[in-house]
Formats: sequence, structure tokens, C-alpha cells
Amino acid sequence: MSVLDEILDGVRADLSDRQAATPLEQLKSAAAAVAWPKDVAAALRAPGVQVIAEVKRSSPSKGALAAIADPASLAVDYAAGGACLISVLTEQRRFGGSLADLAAVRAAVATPLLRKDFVVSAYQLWEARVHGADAVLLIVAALEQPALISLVERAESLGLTPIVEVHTEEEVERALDAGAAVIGVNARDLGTLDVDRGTFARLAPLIPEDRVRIAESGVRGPHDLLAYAGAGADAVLVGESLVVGRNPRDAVADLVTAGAHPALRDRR
Ligand SMILES: O=P(O)(O)OC[C@@H](O)[C@@H](O)c1c[nH]c2ccccc12
Repeated sequence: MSVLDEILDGVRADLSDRQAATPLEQLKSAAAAVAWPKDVAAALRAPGVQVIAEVKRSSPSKGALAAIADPASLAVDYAAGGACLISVLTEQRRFGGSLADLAAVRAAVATPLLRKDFVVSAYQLWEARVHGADAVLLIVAALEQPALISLVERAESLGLTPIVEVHTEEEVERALDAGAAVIGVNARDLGTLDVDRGTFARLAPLIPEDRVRIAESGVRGPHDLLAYAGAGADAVLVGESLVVGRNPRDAVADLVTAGAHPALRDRR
């Protein structure tokens, strides 16, 4: 069984517990009281390379990365450093996240938020809305094509921006077929957990210019951001190097400064 399949088994088990505890109708009525999500695609299309900073406690490849006792204060640092979008991992078993983290971050910052999880059901889209997300990750490798298509549509109908994650040429085709406007290229293979930073440069030419192109994973600092920028990234998504470093605010600010370099402006 691949790592992704193992993660998905746990995600489905946890999801069915939450579904038993909170009926969908209850989530839907709670969502009515939550502000309409922000336009994440527009934020990602701003000039230069945007920085997406991730609240990430642990990962299947490395285990524990950082305790992050107070995800809200980490998010405040990310916002102060200039992150355009904050990614909050909500998967519990392998990444140590939760929906409570998402809600705490929502209460602390005005920055748009991404619910980072393994979405397999529309129920999770409603959860994302209720806990204050503006965007959701949809991982092509985790979904059959009809499910991907319907989750893209459902997310959009709830005002959530779907960020459709790919790792191979075939997955790029599936993302485009599903109508994805924002595509994340993950350098990490979720089947094996290997990182190949060349993945973005290989796949980016297959993604039309009118889509937002995000380079995900493996960004150690400004140098990697600039390499991804050179290959056509509109944004980078960074987790580990921000949470293990000493000063997350400065680490984000250094990336933002690199992404705002005049040579990278107005490339679209
Ligand atoms: O910690 P890194 O190497 O900076 O990577 C962040 C992000 O790309 C990674 O957490 C990620 C990308 N796609 C995912 C899907 C699920 C969970 C996590 C991820």
C-alpha cells in the first residue's frame, strides 16, 4: 500500500467519526453565519511571486517538525512577514493538525486561508467553510476523475477556491479537464514521499498561462523560490523550512522580498 493510501484510510475513518457526531445539515446552517470566502486566485495573481506559508507540525516523511503550541501566533508571524495565503494542515494522524487549528488561525488573521487536507467528500468542503477557509486543496492522486470534477464544482459553489494538486503529466491533464484555475505542482511524490525539485519545471509548460501555478514543497529559502520563479511559478508553498527555523516572520519576509524582486514583476 502506498503512503497516500495509508493516509487516505485514516482520513476516511476520522471523517466518518466526525460525520456521525455532526450531521451535514448542522454544518450547512453554521456556514450561513460565516463570512463569504476571499478571492484567493486574485491574491495569488498579484505581481511577483507570492508566498504561501504553512502551519505544519509533522509530516509522514520526517515525523515531528515543530510543536506549534499556538498555531494562531505562528499565523500572525506569517501574516506580518507578508504571506499572501496561510495553509493550515488539518489532517490529524500524520500531520498533527486539526480543524480547531484552522478556526484558531481564522480568529487571529485576516489573511486568506487554505484548508490543507486530503479531501474525499463534500462534507469536508462544508467543514472548511465553517472553520473559515477561503481555499481547499484537492489532490488529484487521491481522487477518481468524477469525484475530482464534482469537488471542484462544489468547492466553487461554496465560494472556496480549489487548489488542485498534481505531481505527474497525466495528473496535469486531469486537473485541466476538471477546470482547475489554480494548480499546485507538488515536488513530493505522495506515493513514495520522495522530493524532486525538478518536477515543477517539467510540468509548468503543460499548464496554460491563464492558470495560477503554485510550486509546492522543498523550498529551503529564497534561492529555491527564485529557481521556481524562473520556471514560471506564480507562488510557492512553504512548510518545513518555516516551522523548523528560529524566526518564522523573518523567514517569510526573506522569501517575500525575493519574490518581489523587480525582475519577477509583471511576468504574466
Ligand atoms: O514542508 P515543505 O517541504 O515546505 O512542503 C509544504 C507543502 O508543499 C507540503 O506540506 C504538501 C504539499 N502537498 C501536500 C498534501 C498534503 C499534505 C502536505 C502537502
